[in-house]
Amino acid sequence: MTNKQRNNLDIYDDVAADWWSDDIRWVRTLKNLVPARLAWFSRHIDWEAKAVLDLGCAGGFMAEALTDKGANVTGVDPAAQAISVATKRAKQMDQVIRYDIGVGENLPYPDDHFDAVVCVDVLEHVVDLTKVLAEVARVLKPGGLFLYDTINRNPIARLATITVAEDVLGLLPQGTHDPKMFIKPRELRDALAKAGFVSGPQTGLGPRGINRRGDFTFGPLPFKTIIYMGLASLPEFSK
Ligand SMILES: C[S@@+](CC[C@H](N)C(=O)[O-])C[C@H]1O[C@@H](n2cnc3c(N)ncnc32)[C@H](O)[C@@H]1O
Repeated sequence: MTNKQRNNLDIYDDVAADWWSDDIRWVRTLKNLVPARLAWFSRHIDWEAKAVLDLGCAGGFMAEALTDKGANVTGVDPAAQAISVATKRAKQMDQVIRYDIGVGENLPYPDDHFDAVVCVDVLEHVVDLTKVLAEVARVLKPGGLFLYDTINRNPIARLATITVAEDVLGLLPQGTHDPKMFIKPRELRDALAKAGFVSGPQTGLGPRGINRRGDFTFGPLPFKTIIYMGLASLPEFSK
């Protein structure tokens, strides 16, 4: 599958019906990234009974995993078909997850609503990062936590995620990423500070092994050259 216009978000709707089927390798890759992210995020937050927004949730991989950890999860994504599939899946699995269609730049939630916002593999796709971070700060309660991962911007990240993953190995549909939208860790920390956050640790994330199906499994890495994850918090008395 190719994505003729770079960063065209229709690809998520196009594969929505197969999101949970395990038939599409790049969708399985997103699923395989969940345990490593969740393990690292969970070092910094106890999810039990927390109100958590999964921003850019697509078909709900992270939302479901967060629910299994005891969080009260809401998922939001502009891809309507993906949200429809996520909603059906939650019903099938007897999970209480609220899913909404919406964009990060204009979140359909009141101020001070969530304890945490999780945003994985999304920031490098959004049209207006500054607006998204302002919206995340708005919907978080004072002291709330923002947990993210995204892709670094440099020649090695471009080579790994576009030349190798998209063009050579076909691990991602061609055109999934626009390398200009990748974000350097320092830029993200600066943008978070402008939105009122105090940045916490960041760490690398990448392949650590291969499973029986021949897909990559993932874990934290000591370098942030390609994918990195991190967290930031709002001060307790910020609002
Ligand atoms: C690579 S997928 C990641 C999906 C999911 N977070 C996961 O890891 O399984 C990127 C997602 O970001 C969503 N997205 C893109 N732009 C967005 C925006 N401005 N606001 C919210 N979500 C957005 C897309 O619709 C898509 O579902």
